[in-house]
Amino acid sequence: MTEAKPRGEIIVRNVSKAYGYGPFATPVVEDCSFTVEPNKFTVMIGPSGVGKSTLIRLIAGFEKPTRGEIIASGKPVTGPDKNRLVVFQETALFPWMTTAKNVLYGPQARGEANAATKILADFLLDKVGLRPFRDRYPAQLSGGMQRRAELARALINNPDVMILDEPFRGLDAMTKKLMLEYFAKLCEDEKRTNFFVTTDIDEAIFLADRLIVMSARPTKVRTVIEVDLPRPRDYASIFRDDRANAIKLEALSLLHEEAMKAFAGGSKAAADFIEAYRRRSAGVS
Ligand SMILES: Nc1ncnc2c1ncn2[C@@H]1O[C@H](COP(=O)(O)OP(=O)(O)OP(=O)(O)O)[C@@H](O)[C@H]1O
Repeated sequence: MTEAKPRGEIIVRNVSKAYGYGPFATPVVEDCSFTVEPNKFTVMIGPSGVGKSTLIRLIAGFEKPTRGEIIASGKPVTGPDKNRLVVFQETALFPWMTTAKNVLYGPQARGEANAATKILADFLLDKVGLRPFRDRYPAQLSGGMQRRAELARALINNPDVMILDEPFRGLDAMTKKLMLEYFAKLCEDEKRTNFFVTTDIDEAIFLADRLIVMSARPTKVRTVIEVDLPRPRDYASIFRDDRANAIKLEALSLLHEEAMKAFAGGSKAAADFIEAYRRRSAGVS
């Protein structure tokens, strides 16, 4: 009897990644282990520049770890796969293709486009509110519309896991709030495994079932917090809840420590500044 594969589960086991060789090697990820549980929304949060996008590239199979292994849906990751799709912070829509053609790109490139995928593309365009814009080009769409088109372009491939690297970074505050509410609703309907990376704590808590807080570079897991808040969630009122505030406080205090370490980055002057700052905040003269 064959064992059922845990569709969408990702196991990152003792993974390290360094760039460069020998004495010039820069460790970015070090002995990092965590699990992305199937059908849950996992958010990774950490200070800027610690190595979150590096971990995404490793999980997506664009790069190989220096040490350790990554298992996705029961199989070792050896390269990119349509079951692990990444939506990046920068738009990756092809500017010369219409919205509908962009959405159909995956099936088309694999030679799988047919009448059924065209119907699915229109269904997804409807779902992300872009049906009236199906024949427009990316430059004719707003930033929020472009992100929705990218979501549809990923979803048409029905991936086991959606990997999202700060997909709403750079959007204005109002569009970001609307996108977050829209995306949360989409995910509640879909029940898929999502792995989402951000530096924004409010966004993280609003979306997450589990929050993975990362350390300074070379990064590893600092802690995992279960975000056991009821759904559906309301972005405007989520922090009226005591539990949401307790999670935010816990995560922020760890992130603050890690950001300070990342900021010091080996510099004696920066480390002295941080120590003085810490003593002043703690009321030590
Ligand atoms: N191909 C590469 N070669 C050398 N160094 C790299 C390479 N890719 C990333 N780095 C370095 O690894 C570190 C981590 O980068 P990474 O983009 O993974 O961080 P991040 O946490 O995603 O940052 P941000 O939140 O700002 O996007 C950075 O110092 C970066 O300069």
